[in-house]
Amino acid sequence: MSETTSTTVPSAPETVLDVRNLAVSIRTPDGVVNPVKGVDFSVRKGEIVGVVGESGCGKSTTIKGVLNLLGPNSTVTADRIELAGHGDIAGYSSKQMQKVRGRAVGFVAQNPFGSLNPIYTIERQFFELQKAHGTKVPRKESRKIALAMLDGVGIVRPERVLDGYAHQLSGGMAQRVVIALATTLSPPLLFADEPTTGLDATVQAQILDLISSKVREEGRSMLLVTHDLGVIAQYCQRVVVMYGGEVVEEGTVHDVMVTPQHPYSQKLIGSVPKPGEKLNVAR
Ligand SMILES: Nc1ncnc2c1ncn2[C@@H]1O[C@H](COP(=O)(O)OP(=O)(O)OP(=O)(O)O)[C@@H](O)[C@H]1O
Repeated sequence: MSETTSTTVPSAPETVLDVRNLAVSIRTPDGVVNPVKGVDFSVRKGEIVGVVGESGCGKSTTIKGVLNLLGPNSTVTADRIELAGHGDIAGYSSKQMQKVRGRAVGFVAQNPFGSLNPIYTIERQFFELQKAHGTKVPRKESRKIALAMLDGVGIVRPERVLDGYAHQLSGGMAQRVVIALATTLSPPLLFADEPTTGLDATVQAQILDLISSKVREEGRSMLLVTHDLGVIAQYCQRVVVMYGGEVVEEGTVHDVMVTPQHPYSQKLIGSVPKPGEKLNVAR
């Protein structure tokens, strides 16, 4: 009897976001600026992809361009923005994008207070989010969901937070609330744009641990914008290096950190002090 042997080739992880030739132009009183010039990148299922680069290189504009969050003075073009479950969202209207944000892509911005509504209680913000996405839950049920979400982001006595307003929260607490809101509808993909800016070092680590564990535990993916290579090394599997509005290098964190190819990546990685290295500190 002849035996047939079959070799199983592991399939490549599913791509949840694939962006090709994304460009942004913004009209300003001084003329048109082009902060993003034909950017390509992708995010696969279950991975955290870091976006790194110096201040002003176009990191935030890139992710806001994908999410259609730039103001009316901006024009976003792309050959395609392929989002799993939606197809090409490049031509989506702002109304269509409202349905994508929250449900398909959660967004955690730099400043949590800019994401929270100052005149609604935190509880109402959970309720409105669910209502906006057609999840018809009674108020009582919505409160139960909100309590569980706040508990899940490590907020003790979540009832008090739910009945209060954003201005009563510390920066770290507000960012926890934003993370809870951003994950309430279980989006498979999260965008986090420097989510720990302005927080002190201990709280920064707590927030990054929290957000990355939420991504890992639930098999989500995340695009994490940061200027901190330590954060990239600790939390990301792949990294996209941006310079002057363009992606100059993309690869695994290991490859880019160990053998950076582009002169800007080499400079960026070379600027990180190594353990034991003598620092030139002025006295
Ligand atoms: N509305 C705007 N009007 C004019 N210029 C803008 C506007 N938005 C962004 N820019 C410019 O686009 C460039 C990219 O900005 P962006 O905020 O995307 O950079 P970034 O890499 O996220 O920087 P940072 O790390 O400081 O947040 C900058 O030069 C910025 O000044």
